[in-house]
Order: sequence, then C-alpha cells, then structure tokens
Amino acid sequence: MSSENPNQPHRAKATDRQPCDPASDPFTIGPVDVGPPCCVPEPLIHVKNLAVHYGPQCVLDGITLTIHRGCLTALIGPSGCGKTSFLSSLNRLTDMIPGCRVEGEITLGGLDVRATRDVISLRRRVGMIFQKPNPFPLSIRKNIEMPLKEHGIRNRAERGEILQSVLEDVGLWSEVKDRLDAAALSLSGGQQQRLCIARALALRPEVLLLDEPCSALDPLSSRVVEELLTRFRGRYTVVVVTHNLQQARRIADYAAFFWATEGTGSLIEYDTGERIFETPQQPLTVAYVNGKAG
Ligand SMILES: Nc1ncnc2c1ncn2[C@@H]1O[C@H](COP(=O)(O)OP(=O)(O)OP(=O)(O)O)[C@@H](O)[C@H]1O
Repeated sequence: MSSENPNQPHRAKATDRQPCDPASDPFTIGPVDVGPPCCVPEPLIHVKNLAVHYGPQCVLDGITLTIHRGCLTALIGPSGCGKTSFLSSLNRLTDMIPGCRVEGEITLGGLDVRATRDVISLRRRVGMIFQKPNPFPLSIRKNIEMPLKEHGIRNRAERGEILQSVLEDVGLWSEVKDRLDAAALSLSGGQQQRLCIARALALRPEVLLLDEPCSALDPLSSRVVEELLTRFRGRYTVVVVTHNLQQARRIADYAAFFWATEGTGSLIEYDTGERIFETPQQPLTVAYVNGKAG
C-alpha cells in the first residue's frame, strides 16, 4: 500500500484525474438523478479481511479495502488471482457456487452483506454484468420489462418509461426504438452488452459490478461500453474487472491490483488509478503495470 490511504476519502489534487463535468461532457446521457454529478469519493463498501475458499483451496485472503460511492474502481491482476471471486462476493453470487465459502466482513452502506437474508434486495442494489453478453432469448422490450415485473412493477406505463430511459442511458434507444419487439439475440455483441447493462440499470442499482465487460467485444463496441462506464461516474458506483491495462488507466478513479502466490490471491496495492499507473509504490505493481510481470 502507498503512504496515502485510499481507504480514506481521496482529496483531489491538481495532478489527479479530472472528474467529469456534465455541463461540458458531450456524452452525458439520461437524467443524472442519483448522486453527485462527478466522482466525489465517499466510502460506500467496506471490505475487511475477506477470504474466499473453493473447497479446501483458499483463493483469496486478507482483502481489506474501501470502495467509494460514485467512483469507478478497476480490479486488475493476472488470470487466477481472484478478481472475479472478489467481485462475486460483493453481491453474494458466491452463494451459488457449490463448495464456495466466504469469510470476513463486507458492508454496503449500513448493510451487512454476508449476513443479510434479503439477497434479492442486495442483488437489486448491486447489479452484475458478465464478460459474455447474456440477454434473455426474448425481445429487446421483454429483456428490460421482465425483471421489472418480477420486482413488482405492475404499471405498464411505468415500465415503458423505465424501458426508454435505460435504453437512452446506454445509448441504445435511437438504435432500437423502432424494433423493440425484435429478438435481443439479433443485436450485435456490443448492443447486446449495452442491453444487459440497461437491464441491470432498470432495477435502479447503486452499484454495478462488471466482469471483463469488454473482452468479448470488437474494439469499437468495447470503446462504446468503456465510454458508457465513464459516464456513469457520480451516478453509480462501478467496480470493473479488466485485463486491459490501457483501459483501466483511462477510466479508473481507483485501482486495486491483485496477485496470487501459490494459488492464493492477495491485494498488493490499492490507490487512485493515477497513482497505481503513474507512481505505483510496490515493485510488483511497477512490474505489472509496465508489462514486465503477469
Ligand atoms: N467454481 C470454482 N471452483 C473451484 N475453483 C475456482 C472456481 N472459480 C474460480 N476458482 C479458482 O479460484 C482462483 C481465482 O479465480 P478467479 O476467477 O476469481 O480469478 P480471476 O483473477 O478473476 O481470473 P481471470 O482473470 O482468469 O478471470 C483460480 O485459481 C480459479 O481456478
């Protein structure tokens, strides 16, 4: 860890990444109706001494960090160091993996994530987007409306409003508004991924977890999704796993670097994106961000 503690609110310096300015941002999308307009860090998720086991194997150990509201945190590190396991523990997807055991503390606002019995509400607050776009094999409209119905939104007009607003948020509305009843699987890979993001947004989450959301996309679609994530700054708390260090360098307000030793992942360094990529403190981080390790 570097001398400044990223678990404390980050005080912006002139040299830091400039927060977004919606007034001057030509890509601002949809109404910014939640949270401050820019990344003004405030602790939201506290993780303390987190460990993840699959059967007898401890794959992640001693993870302590604080994730800030409205900021974009990138998880980086080589394959197998536990990034996905960490991400999945934040909304208890780890519960669905046979033999998986999680230890330690995770709090989201005042909620004890590990203890809560209301996992459905937790997953509504903490949405997840996967590497491979996974729209339902239904129409574009039903992909958004079905989860809304399942979460009790019975009013058709309200569902229609949400449908339009989230498709606008991901920049898809103008592309699909005339074919909302077409199959979601007829969309391009990049459009499918944006639809999946819209589906997550429809449930009005506070946090979005994204596991390599661009890695199955062509470069152009990848750039569109990347831009989308940066526009979420201030509006959603975004935690994204990426193997693309250039991408992480471009978009991360904070970056957490994981590394595995003998199969057990640990957090090597956690800091602002700028410091992790420009002035990392740990030799392993220096080597990794310069492409000399991992
Ligand atoms: N369901 C599972 N059962 C057993 N072991 C698992 C399971 N899922 C992951 N692992 C193991 O846990 C370790 C961490 O995996 P994880 O997917 O969290 O790492 P990662 O950093 O996200 O990797 P990648 O970048 O390749 O996705 C790996 O050794 C992996 O083989």
